[in-house]
Parts: sequence; structure tokens; C-alpha cells
Amino acid sequence: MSGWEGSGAPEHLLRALRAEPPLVQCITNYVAMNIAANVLLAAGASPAMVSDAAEAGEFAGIAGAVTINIGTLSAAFLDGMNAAILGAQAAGRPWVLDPVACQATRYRREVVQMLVAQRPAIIRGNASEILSLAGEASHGQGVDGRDTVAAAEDGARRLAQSSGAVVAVTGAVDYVTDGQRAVWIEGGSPFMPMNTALGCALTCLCGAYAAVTDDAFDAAVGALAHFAVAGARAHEGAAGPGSFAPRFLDALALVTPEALAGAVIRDASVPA
Ligand SMILES: Nc1ncnc2c1ncn2[C@@H]1O[C@H](COP(=O)(O)OP(=O)(O)O)[C@@H](O)[C@H]1O
Ligand SMILES: Cc1ncsc1CCOP(=O)(O)O
Ligand SMILES: [Mg+2]
Repeated sequence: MSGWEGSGAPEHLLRALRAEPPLVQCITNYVAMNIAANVLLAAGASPAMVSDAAEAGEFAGIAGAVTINIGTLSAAFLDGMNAAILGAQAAGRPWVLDPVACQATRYRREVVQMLVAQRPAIIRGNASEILSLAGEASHGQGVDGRDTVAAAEDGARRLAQSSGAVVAVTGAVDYVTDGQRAVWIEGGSPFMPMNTALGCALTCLCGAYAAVTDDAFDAAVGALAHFAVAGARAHEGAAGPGSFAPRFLDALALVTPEALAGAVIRDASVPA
């Protein structure tokens, strides 16, 4: 049972999203562009992969949210990211960070610190990326997580407190915290990490949910719950990662707000 109630509960956010599909500006990597756009469309949002600095700032002014992903980082991408962040901040819209492989090279470590300092509403990464961002030892290998989400729990809470962002750590079981509130979210499928760019697509979906609520914690929980429920459904009858992929897109589209109310969300908030 979800137990997650109130106007910020995932089912209410999904209803709002489907009633008025938010425009989400995604600055994501070359691997993820098509996958993430299809994920947003299936879920009920409206993606736009607009990243050049010549227009990224202006576009952010009309988007409901911006998402920034460093997966295939370059100087040109970075210029577009900075322009989009400024545009989102000027328009009072949230932006979401995906620190892909931020532990891997000095360039990524430096860029990601600069981005975190620009106050993302949500940081969504795998446990290895979040451990690195929190200044702890990470066993990450390239873009893939190699640490358990439980190992990143304390680091995630500290990162949320120091950055002001909601931190969403994904893996076999997901963890979301704003530094005080925290939940574990169960579901999904072991075929998900065998499909490239699903984490990147989830970050874009966090942007879609952030566009329909002012509470970034609720937004992250809503997006992760949507993935958890759709992933578990798609797993049924899937023979492997290949047949899982189209079932997952179908499931994202077919998940109802009522089904999201059944997401397995366990409270893990620190007592005040
Ligand atoms: N072993 C697993 N079992 C169930 N769901 C998983 C598993 N590993 C990852 N997921 C899900 O896959 C999605 C992407 O997460 P993850 O693989 O951690 O991101 P990334 O692709 O950035 O490394 C999330 O919804 C997460 O819950
Ligand atoms: C394979 C790869 N290489 C650079 S970005 C990327 C996609 C990573 O996607 P995800 O973090 O969602 O697994
Ligand atoms: Mg990733």
C-alpha cells in the first residue's frame, strides 16, 4: 500500500500531468534522446530536446521544467546547460540534474559540482553517482551503478541538506530524501538496468512531475513511483531486456492514477 496521501500523492500528480501535459525541456545525452522522449510521451508529458546555447535559455522560459544530463558532456552541451538553467531560474521554473558517471573523470567531477551549486530542484542518480557527489567512495564503473542504494542513504541525506535539492537514488529499491523527509520505493524490474538510458529517461520524467507541483519531493516520489509500477507490470511476461522495453512503454502509458495509488512507498523520514 502506498500510504502516501494528500494532494502531493503520486496519483494526484499523474492526474494533473495527464490533464495538462507539461512541456519539459530535456538537455540529455545522445544515447538517451529518443528513449527519454518516448518515455515522456508515453507517460503523458511533452518532451523537447533543446540544448544549443543560442536558444536553450529562451526555450526554458516557456518550459514547465528543465532537465540537465551530463551523459555525453562537451563544451557545447555545457554552454547550453548554463543558458537553460539561467532561463529556468529567470522564469521561476524548476530544473533537475542527472549526474551521469560523475565519479569517472576530473572534468565530470568539476562540472557536476558547478551544476549542483546552481541549485537544482532534484538530483536523480544511481547509488554510485550519489555516493561520489556526497564525497564518499564510489565503486561506479562508467555510467552503471555498482553500489547499493542503502550504502548511499546517509550520503543522499547529507547531499540534500548541503545542496537544497531533493535527492533521488535509484537501484533495486529507490530512496528519495529532501534531508528531512525520506521514502523507499519498491517495484521495477531487473531488466531496467539492462536497458540503456532508462535512468536518464526517469530524470526527464522527474522534470515532468516537477512541472505540476511546487513540492520537488512529491515530484521525485511521483516519477519514481510511476517507473516502479510500470516496470513491475512490464516485467510480467517479458522474456528479457528486449521484450521488456516495448512492454515498459505500454505500461507507462496504461498506468492509471488509481494504479499509482498502489505503489509501494515506505516512509523513512528522520524524526524531527
Ligand atoms: N535491480 C533492479 N530492480 C528493479 N528496478 C531497478 C533495478 N535496477 C534499477 N531499477 C530501476 O531502473 C530505473 C533506472 O535506475 P538506475 O538503473 O539506477 O539508473 P541509471 O540508469 O542512471 O544507472 C529506476 O526506476 C530503478 O528503480
Ligand atoms: C551508455 C551511455 N554513455 C554515455 S551516456 C549513456 C547512457 C546512460 O544512461 P543511464 O544512466 O540511464 O543508464
Ligand atoms: Mg544514469
